Amino acid sequence: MIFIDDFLLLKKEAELQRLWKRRSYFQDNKIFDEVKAIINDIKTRGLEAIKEYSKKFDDYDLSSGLIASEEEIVSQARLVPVDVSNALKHSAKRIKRYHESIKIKSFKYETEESESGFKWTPIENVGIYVPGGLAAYPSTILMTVIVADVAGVDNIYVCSKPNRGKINPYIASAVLACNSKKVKIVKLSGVQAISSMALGLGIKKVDKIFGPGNDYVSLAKKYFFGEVAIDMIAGPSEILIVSDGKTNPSWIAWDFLSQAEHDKNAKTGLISNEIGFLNEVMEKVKEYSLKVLNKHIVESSLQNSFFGFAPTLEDAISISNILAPEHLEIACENPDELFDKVQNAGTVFLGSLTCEPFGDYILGPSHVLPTSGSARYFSGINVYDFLKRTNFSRIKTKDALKNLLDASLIAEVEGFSAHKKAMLCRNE
Ligand SMILES: NC(=O)c1ccc[n+]([C@@H]2O[C@H](COP(=O)([O-])OP(=O)(O)OC[C@H]3O[C@@H](n4cnc5c(N)ncnc54)[C@H](O)[C@@H]3O)[C@@H](O)[C@H]2O)c1
Ligand SMILES: N[C@H](CO)Cc1c[nH]c[nH+]1
Ligand SMILES: [Zn+2]
Repeated sequence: MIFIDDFLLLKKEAELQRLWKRRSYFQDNKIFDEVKAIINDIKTRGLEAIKEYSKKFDDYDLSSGLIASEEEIVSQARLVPVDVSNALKHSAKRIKRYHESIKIKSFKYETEESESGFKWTPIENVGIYVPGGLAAYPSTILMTVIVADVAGVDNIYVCSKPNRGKINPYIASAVLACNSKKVKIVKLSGVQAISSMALGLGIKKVDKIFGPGNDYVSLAKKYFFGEVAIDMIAGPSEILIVSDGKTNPSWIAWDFLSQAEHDKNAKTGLISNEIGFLNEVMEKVKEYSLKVLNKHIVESSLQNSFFGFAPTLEDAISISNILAPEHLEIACENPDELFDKVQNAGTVFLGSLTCEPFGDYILGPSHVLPTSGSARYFSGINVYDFLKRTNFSRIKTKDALKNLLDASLIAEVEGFSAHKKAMLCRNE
């Protein structure tokens, strides 16, 4: 944990990226080479290679099939305590209502000569990666499958790591809570899972791959981008908290640790205009870090954490805009004015009551969010990401068409005589 009371230092982008030990996914690194080697082998040897990698990394030899049967889903879900399955249903209901309330509007624009616009249609086949390495993520099932289902996707393949050949009971229960007829659970994890979805090995080839994952998963998605679409790079979790020092320091310490416990590469930071508060939270984080279940993860990830002083809360937000964190908590008495100044963040939690974990599970918007600074250009997933726009146009009359014929001059300078003729012949 690093304490920074030198504001000028905190303002330096390079210093911030170094503090969070963020790497560019686009530089050639060792893991990407490993990922490419696995993918090349899968491209050459197909399902046989997938089977071998699945055995090697996830101890599953595909003997009970690649896709979980209805019976398996139901029987595994029965192992889940009723209060947990009810909690999953409660979250599912809220997530569904939120996404159903997003209005998807087609668009039409008219001029004297023509009308044009676009309509939205669902992507037909999507693949969703649900992490299963360090933790099982039933909440990620809710935060992706429900959104795809509301958008009207035809086939939703969900890749999830099996345990001794069986799907995780909580994953099964979450799938049932989504109440979607379109889902199939594929018992694959890591690079094998992404390759199977992108190449159509053992399942239909998907059009777009969604979901978070570790570096292997994110780099495999990056590899296939272009052959299929991807949602974003959603890697190790991040939280930046901006506080005016008026929230209970214990609350903030737990929020801080909530993301630190995800992964040893998780990134955490607190910026405040109150030095005393920064110190108090830091002490609490140290104390509580010994109490969390995943102590060994937190111990590593806290090395990527910082406590920084900014003279004003506006300064704190400008630093947040440089970092573009996955999650930003504005734990302040008046968060709205500061929120107006937020430019780059995956999602923002406003006010002291609204801690990040409520967003992970139950508030409504998806928790699949851009990390590693990619919130500068990516957004968290929602129904729009499962749809695509198709443009349309119509020329109203032959008379109207006459006003558009100067376009043939552009075709001429581009050297396209057929383009020119196609337009002109309609006026003959
Ligand atoms: N940004 C978001 O929206 C969001 C949401 C949820 C989780 N997360 C993040 O997702 C990540 C999940 O990571 P995870 O590791 O728990 O699960 P994961 O499912 O992403 O990765 C586990 C798989 O990686 C593969 N793998 C592991 N080591 C390998 C190696 N040496 N070579 C080849 N393949 C290997 C294995 O197949 C393994 O099953 C965490 O960092 C968490 O913070 C992010
Ligand atoms: N905070 C994670 C995204 O970074 C999402 C999650 C799921 N379960 C718990 N947390
Ligand atoms: Zn979380």
